[in-house]
Amino acid sequence: MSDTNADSLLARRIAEAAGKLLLTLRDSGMFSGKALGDAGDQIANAMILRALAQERPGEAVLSEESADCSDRLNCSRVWIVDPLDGTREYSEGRDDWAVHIALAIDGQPAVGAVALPEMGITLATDTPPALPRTNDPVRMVVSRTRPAPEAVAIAEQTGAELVPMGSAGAKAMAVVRGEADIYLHSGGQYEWDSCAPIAVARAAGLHVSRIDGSPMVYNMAEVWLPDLLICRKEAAPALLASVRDFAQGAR
Ligand SMILES: Nc1ncnc2c1ncn2[C@@H]1O[C@H](COP(=O)(O)O)[C@@H](OP(=O)(O)O)[C@H]1O
Ligand SMILES: [Mg+2]
Repeated sequence: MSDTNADSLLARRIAEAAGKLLLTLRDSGMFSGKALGDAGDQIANAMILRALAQERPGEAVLSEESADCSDRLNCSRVWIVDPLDGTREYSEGRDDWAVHIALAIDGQPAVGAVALPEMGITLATDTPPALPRTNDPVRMVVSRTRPAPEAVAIAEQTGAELVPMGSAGAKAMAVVRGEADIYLHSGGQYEWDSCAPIAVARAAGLHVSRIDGSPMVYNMAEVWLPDLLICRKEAAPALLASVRDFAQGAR
């Protein structure tokens, strides 16, 4: 087994365990609304940090729910974690939320696990799924609350169906699982929102990039990584051209 595969299996184990914790917390009925989301963020983060400290002592971690430390910029291996992606949806009792555990190596999204606890599944780079058939009409997943204007325009032009969904991980895994064909986001996100989903999508053989076609690069000083495109490789050139046309039209 390669070292990276051991890291993938660890990412999967931790994402699954954190997902179970989050389900238990919600089922307890102890918290609701924003208090539930806050408790979920904190409890999942604490568990994930302890697990990483135990299994990979001394390695750098960048988490949505922890203070950032610039020491990570000197590290080749950095765990990039979103303990609860789709906090809003989790606190609303919906099923579109996820746990993200990724390992960036030299800025590349090398390892990732995305747990979808309500569905009882975890997708990870140790066993990336085969690509399913495309949908007809084409389905584009977009943020429920902040759909990318580019995605809305492209759907209108091409007759694609827009599928609003919470959580970057849930949307990316919808493409990996064949429930959707395209995930196009713009306007804002951070490294933890996309690192694990991008690692899994890339391992599954999908196209992954920024919406200008440049690569997704992680463990940067500035963790703002505001846009992404995940789709079939053969669909990428036309989608990137449409995004360019949209940007030119907006000028
Ligand atoms: N414009 C924006 N600015 C900052 N973060 C954004 C954003 N749009 C989406 N996100 C983040 O990306 C994740 C998925 O969002 P969405 O469901 O809207 O697609 C959410 O992460 P969290 O739930 O971890 O905060 C959300 O906060
Ligand atoms: Mg997130």
